Amino acid sequence: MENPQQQKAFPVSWDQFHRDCRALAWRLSGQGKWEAIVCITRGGLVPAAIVARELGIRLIESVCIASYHDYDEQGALKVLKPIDPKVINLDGGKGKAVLVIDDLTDTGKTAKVVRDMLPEAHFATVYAKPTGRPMVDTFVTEVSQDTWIYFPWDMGWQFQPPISHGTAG
Ligand SMILES: O=P(O)(O)OC[C@H]1O[C@H](OP(=O)(O)OP(=O)(O)O)[C@H](O)[C@@H]1O
Ligand code: HPA
Ligand SMILES: [Mg+2]
Repeated sequence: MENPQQQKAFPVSWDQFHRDCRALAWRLSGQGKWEAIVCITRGGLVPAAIVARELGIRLIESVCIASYHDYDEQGALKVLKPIDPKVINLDGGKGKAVLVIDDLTDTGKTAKVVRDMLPEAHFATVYAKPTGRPMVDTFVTEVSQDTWIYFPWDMGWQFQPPISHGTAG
C-alpha cells in the first residue's frame, strides 16, 4: 500500500457519502430479499445503517475486522469478533439471506475473509478499487488503485492553500 500522501486524494463529505449510500440502496433494491445485514466494522457501520433504513432490514450483525494501521499500511487481518451463528445459519447456512456491507474494497482481502465465512452472501460496498472489485457484487463508484478515499469521519476542517501556490495535492 502506497503512502496516502503520495496518492490521489478522493475526499468524501457526509452529504456525498449519504447520497452514495442511498445510490447503493437503490442498486440493491430488487436484487434480493435479505433477512439480515452483516456490516464489516468499523467502516461498514455507517453505510449499513443507511442501507438498512432504505431497504427495511432490521436484523443487523457485525463482523469485526482490523487490518490497516496508521491509516496506510495493511497488516495481518484480525477477526476480532466472528459472525453470530444465528445469522450464519439463516436459510441454509451459507449466507444466501445475508447482505454484507462495507465502506470500500481496496485489495479485496477483507471481503475475501468474510466471503469465506458466508460464500453465498451478497457483498456490497460504496466504493471499489480495481483489485478488490471482483470480491464485491454491487458497488457505486470505482476509483483508481492509487487513490486514497478520505471518509468524513476521518476528516476535519482546515485551511486550503490556493491552487496558484502550487502545493495542492
Ligand atoms: O480491501 P482491503 O484492502 O482489505 O481494504 C478495505 C478495508 O480496509 C478498511 O478497513 P480497516 O481495516 O482499515 O478498518 P476500519 O474499517 O475499522 O477503518 C475499509 O473499511 C475496508 O474494510
Ligand atoms: O482508500 C482508503 N481509504 C480509507 N481507508 C482505506 N482502507 C483501505 N483503503 C482505504
Ligand atoms: Mg473496514
